[in-house]
Amino acid sequence: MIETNDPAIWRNFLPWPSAETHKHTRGRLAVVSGKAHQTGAARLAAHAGLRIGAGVVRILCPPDAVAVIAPAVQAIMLTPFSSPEVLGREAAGSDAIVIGPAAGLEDATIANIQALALSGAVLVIDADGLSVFKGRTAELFAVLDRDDILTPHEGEFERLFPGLLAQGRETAAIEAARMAQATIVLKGARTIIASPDGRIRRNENGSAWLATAGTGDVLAGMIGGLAAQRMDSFDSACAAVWIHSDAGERFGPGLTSDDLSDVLPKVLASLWKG
Ligand SMILES: NC(=O)C1=CN([C@@H]2O[C@H](COP(=O)(O)OP(=O)(O)OC[C@H]3O[C@@H](n4cnc5c(N)ncnc54)[C@H](OP(=O)(O)O)[C@@H]3O)[C@@H](O)[C@H]2O)[C@@H](O)CC1
Ligand SMILES: Nc1ncnc2c1ncn2[C@@H]1O[C@H](COP(=O)(O)OP(=O)(O)O)[C@@H](O)[C@H]1O
Repeated sequence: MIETNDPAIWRNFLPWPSAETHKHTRGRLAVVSGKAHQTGAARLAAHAGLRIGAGVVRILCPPDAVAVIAPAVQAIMLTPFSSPEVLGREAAGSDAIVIGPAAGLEDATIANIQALALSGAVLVIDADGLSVFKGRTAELFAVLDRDDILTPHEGEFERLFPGLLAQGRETAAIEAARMAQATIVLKGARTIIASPDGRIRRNENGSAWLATAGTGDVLAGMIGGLAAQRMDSFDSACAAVWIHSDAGERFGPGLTSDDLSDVLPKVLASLWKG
């Protein structure tokens, strides 16, 4: 049975720091950047992951992207990688990893995801990280664990699961989660979140102000940031989707994806206090 994605369901599971917490115990998030001219999406995701509470956030990028990203980040760390093997090594120790935003539709993206899957971290796969598996979903499903999270919009969903949306968004999301054996976040005005164990929630606080480039990248970073703090993957996805919508609605007219993370403190404070 589908539930409304109400904060009452997951609010008590939101991760908050305590006196014993330090940045590494709070949670380590890695975000994989695209090429030098495609780094904005990773920066949006990384900033959102930091804002939602991951203690340490690192962008892993192709070597020639370092000079582009370094002047554009402060609290976010930066590590270059030159091959999937190096990426896998550098990502070891991460609690969660976001890959896909502006990653590129080349085989290298598939090799990078395969390398990251060996890390044991929760994978949040979005955008190109999904589209690149069009016609090759068996290769994607082969590397997924049950705590991994896929975040397709309908276009990306159709590329991975052709024809399934004809059954309706809810049935399609449940079936996709069963096939992938991972959490599916089917984005839209009313985002559906489906778990491989059959749980399904519909988000009802959607904000049309979110219909602007890069908001999906922010959402992927938020989900990764909560998962890095060891919140259950399905609850991380549900909480991030609701918080993302609330942030969009609070900002309102004129919202761009760059603004969203700066609204998060207000939304988080409302969930923390009362
Ligand atoms: N700051 C940055 O650097 C940003 C970088 N970004 C990065 O740029 C790259 C390319 O991004 P993109 O937008 O061209 O790819 P994508 O979304 O697959 O659209 C392709 C086609 O899919 C469809 N389609 C799209 N949405 C749909 C929907 N909701 N529901 C249904 N269909 C939908 C639509 O097809 P149409 O309807 O036009 O036939 C559309 O023309 C990618 O790597 C991304 O991560 C972006 O994240 C933005 C911020
Ligand atoms: N009309 C709308 N109403 C509510 N939410 C929307 C609407 N349009 C887009 N969104 C939300 O905005 C985000 C867009 O993500 P996505 O399509 O991946 O964009 P991008 O690839 O540019 O980051 C999703 O979280 C989606 O649910």
